[in-house]
Amino acid sequence: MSESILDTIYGPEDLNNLSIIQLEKLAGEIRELLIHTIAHNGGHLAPNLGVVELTIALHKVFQSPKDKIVWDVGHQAYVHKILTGRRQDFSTLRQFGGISGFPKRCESEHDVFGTGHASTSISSALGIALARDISGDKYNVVAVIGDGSLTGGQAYEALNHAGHLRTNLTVILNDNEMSIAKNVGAISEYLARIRTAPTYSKVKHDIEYLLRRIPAIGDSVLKTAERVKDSLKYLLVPGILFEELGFTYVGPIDGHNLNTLMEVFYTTRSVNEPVLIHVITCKGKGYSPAERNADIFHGVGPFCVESGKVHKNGSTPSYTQVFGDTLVKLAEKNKDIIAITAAMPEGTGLKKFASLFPDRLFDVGIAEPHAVTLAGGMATQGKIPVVAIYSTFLQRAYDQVLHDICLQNLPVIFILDRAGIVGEDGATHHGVFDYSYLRPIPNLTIMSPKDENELQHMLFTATTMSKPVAIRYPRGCGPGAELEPKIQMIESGKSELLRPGTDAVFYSIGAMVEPSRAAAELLANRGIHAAVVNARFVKPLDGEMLRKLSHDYGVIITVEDNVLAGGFGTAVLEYMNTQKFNWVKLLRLGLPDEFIPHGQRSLLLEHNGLSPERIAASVESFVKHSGAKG
Ligand SMILES: Cc1ncc(C[n+]2csc(CCOP(=O)(O)OP(=O)(O)O)c2C)c(N)n1
Ligand SMILES: CC(=O)[C@@H](O)[C@H](O)COP(=O)(O)O
Ligand SMILES: [Mg+2]
Repeated sequence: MSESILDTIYGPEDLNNLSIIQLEKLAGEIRELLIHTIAHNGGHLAPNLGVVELTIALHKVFQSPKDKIVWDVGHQAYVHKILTGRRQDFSTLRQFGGISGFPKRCESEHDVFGTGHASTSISSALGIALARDISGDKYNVVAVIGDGSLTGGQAYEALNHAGHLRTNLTVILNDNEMSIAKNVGAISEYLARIRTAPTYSKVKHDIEYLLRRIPAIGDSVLKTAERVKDSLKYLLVPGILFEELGFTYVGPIDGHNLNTLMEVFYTTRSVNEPVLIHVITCKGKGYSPAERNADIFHGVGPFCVESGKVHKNGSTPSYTQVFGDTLVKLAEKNKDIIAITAAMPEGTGLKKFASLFPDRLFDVGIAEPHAVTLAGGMATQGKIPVVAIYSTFLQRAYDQVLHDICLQNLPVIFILDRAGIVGEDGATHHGVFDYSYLRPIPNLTIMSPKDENELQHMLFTATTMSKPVAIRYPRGCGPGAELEPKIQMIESGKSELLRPGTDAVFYSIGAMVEPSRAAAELLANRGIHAAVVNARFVKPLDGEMLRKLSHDYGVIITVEDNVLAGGFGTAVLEYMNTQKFNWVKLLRLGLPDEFIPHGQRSLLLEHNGLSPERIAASVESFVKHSGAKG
């Protein structure tokens, strides 16, 4: 059997002597590695299968790390990692201690900018290019951005700025017609029109063919013909939007044709002006289940390679599913309920809502700031907008939440899915800051359910409050609570006692209530009897309950899957201070002041002291050392 070419690749320089035939063989081997590794580890299979040739051509023509390549979002950078010295570690993809699923500067000199949130690549690439120019250095800078990420506003801020400057910057638009789902918006429709235009190389070929047939009667005709070609090119150039923004548009070109890709990259890399190369690719290329279902295989869990079947993890409905089902029930009765997503209808559980209420679901593309202010506009007209955005991605719309919604006290409901520790997506995706970034905002109520059943009650309550409300819950399943058939109101700002005790009390929030309850069971076996209270609200705090707990127990433990800085425990600390309850011994358990890496969620929780065993150990030590018990 011929030796694997992939086994000879330790860095991009190992591509230099490979022929087109060998590069094409290499592409096949990389696809095999992607499919089998992601079938085991999970990950972003379809996006990476779509950029195999593009990435090979990039590293064949541009000399990374001297030349800089920035990947937008970076979920499609696995091939880049395989070609830049991480082939041997690729089996550790997204595993604790293994390589990240996104570019990370600390992981490799080839990862010039850390990404994970969309639409930032042109900004950072331009920054690198301008720094280069200021230093008088010479190297190429390339940003690779997808059609979905091009629906994000920051991309236009950067295009606008770059187009104004005459500097060497290459933007590669990786257009596979897909975000996570089918792409939305006018930009996507524009790109669709371009995709059907004759490819640049065909038009160029046709014009040159015509020019060659004109009898050679002196330069004047050829010069005229060249001018015609240029003006014709201008007219035919489908990328007029980008040309008007100051970019030289090249494309559309076949993103799976290595020859074309390398020819265009060699031609454009020495141009000292911003160039946008429009590359057409197929998301999931080379693995038919992913080609057929690029949305399912966008970010996929472990699956069977032969059948393409994704391994299911149980029948317990996830928090996301309970949210989606509950919202449908509420929307059936309340016509004012509107749902808004930022390109994540599937991930936020809104597919069913979209199918039943197509006129009341708005997918704005990867445009979280716009999503929030759009909701504000709707709310001024009596609608009840429910904006479902992952906790980490809502960070992008902070001013909109504060200034456009809460300052005006508009009745918008924020659903922060993927809150807390998310898992294998790692530091760019953990939703561990939202208690801290939302708590300072006046007028905002912040709730977090202890289980799926309480989520449905909280969602219903939020639709009746006529004010800004945020509800946050983690990725995946909760404790698996029975869903009560009758959805009830929850009294605003009120917590609930779940378990009596004598020596201490847990005052815990959201997904940390169940682990606290389990920790209380462990402590009981060690002679420490801890009560458990489900706080329910981060804001407003339940002052009446806290006064009672302070007098009845004196030892309070808060537990949250949020950073301690400015989080839920800090809210309780501030309360104790304001009330001058100086006798209270308060232990705050939560996440440290550092970025949590990627890994299995349960492992990361344990690693950060938030598993029942670790919680129990911390409380046992605290109770003993604080003299609260024997
Ligand atoms: C600010 C932000 N919002 C949402 C996401 C979630 N997300 C990750 S990839 C993606 C779709 C990107 O589409 P595209 O740029 O076309 O890349 P493709 O997967 O098609 O290669 C989305 C919405 C994100 N990473 N960042
Ligand atoms: C790359 C990206 O940001 C999304 O694909 C994200 O990884 C989706 O996360 P979930 O798998 O939790 O929906
Ligand atoms: Mg895409």
